[in-house]
Amino acid sequence: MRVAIVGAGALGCAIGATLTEGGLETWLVRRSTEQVAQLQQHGLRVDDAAGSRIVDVHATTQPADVGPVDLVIVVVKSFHTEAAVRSSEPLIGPETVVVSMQNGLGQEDVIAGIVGRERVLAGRTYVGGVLVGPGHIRSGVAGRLSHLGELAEPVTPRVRALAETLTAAGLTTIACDDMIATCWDKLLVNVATGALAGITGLTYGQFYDEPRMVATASAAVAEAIAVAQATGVRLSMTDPAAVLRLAAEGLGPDFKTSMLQSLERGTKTEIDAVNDAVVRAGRAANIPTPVNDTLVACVTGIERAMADRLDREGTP
Ligand SMILES: NC(=O)C1=CN([C@@H]2O[C@H](COP(=O)(O)OP(=O)(O)OC[C@H]3O[C@@H](n4cnc5c(N)ncnc54)[C@H](OP(=O)(O)O)[C@@H]3O)[C@@H](O)[C@H]2O)C=CC1
Ligand SMILES: CC(C)(CO)C(=O)C(=O)O
Repeated sequence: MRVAIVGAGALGCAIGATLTEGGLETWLVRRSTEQVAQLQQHGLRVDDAAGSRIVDVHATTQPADVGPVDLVIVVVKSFHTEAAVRSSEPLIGPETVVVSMQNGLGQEDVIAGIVGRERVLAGRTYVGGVLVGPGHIRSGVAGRLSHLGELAEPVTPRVRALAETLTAAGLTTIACDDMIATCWDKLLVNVATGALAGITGLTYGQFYDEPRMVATASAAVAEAIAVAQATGVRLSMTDPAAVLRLAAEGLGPDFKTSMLQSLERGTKTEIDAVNDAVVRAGRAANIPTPVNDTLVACVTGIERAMADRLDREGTP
């Protein structure tokens, strides 16, 4: 099977290295010529529980160099989805399936609007990746699950076959009947730790060690659970403590959430697709979400301060 990972950042490299080592022809696609040259010349350094090694990956800035693949995995930040999928047109052939493994809600609709609904599957992953430096990641794939399913129907043969292939290659993937519930389950995990860790700058170890963090995270998750339940989503977890346990499972004390990684780099976050998605859905269902509203305000404020600093001083 030929796979293209659109968005070869922290998560894309973690998934890409796994599938490459698992024997699938896997292409890492991103825009930065410097980063791609680094990967082409030196390979991808992967640190994980098994140690540190170089994985000889295929990387390009040019989807046309790759041509049509069997599977496109979209792992750009949510606000880059539309541009990234539009520029991925050369990767799409008659049989290509496109799946988002991004966090947040709404990416599948954006992708379907570009490539057609029939090609799109929903995916979510609990795998973690952290960028250590150019061409260098810390990967948390082992022991973490990914999920795959049709947008609005139970498991089909194509979903089952893809999940089996990815699992055989080392990305343990479950074929799911109800991806709306699965996407909300993952949203709960991001609501728990993403924004709060981003605002405070805390690693996972520090975060879970602070009772006030855990209490605030639980309150944010409880709101999201209430919103999901009011809109008929069949969540697999309805206890915030279970969500916090799942969010921490398999990720070490120095793990940094992707939202924290964005803020540390001085770049925009996915607050709009994560906590603000809960706020919007809450508003529509008449469920108050004051904790999530406050988290959105804080992260938006930090982003505003970074943008103004960039205008004024040239650095975020
Ligand atoms: N990191 C993690 O542990 C996890 C992340 N996620 C989700 O995965 C997604 C990606 O997160 P993460 O990997 O952390 O983010 P990163 O910022 O590390 O990676 C995103 C990559 O997308 C690339 N990109 C942006 N625009 C385009 C484009 N038009 N075409 C191709 N590539 C593009 C960027 O590279 P360039 O600028 O060179 O194009 C960048 O390297 C997010 O939705 C996140 O929420 C989900 C689970 C875990
Ligand atoms: C839950 C977690 C931390 C890893 O899967 C994540 O999704 C993120 O950092 O955005």
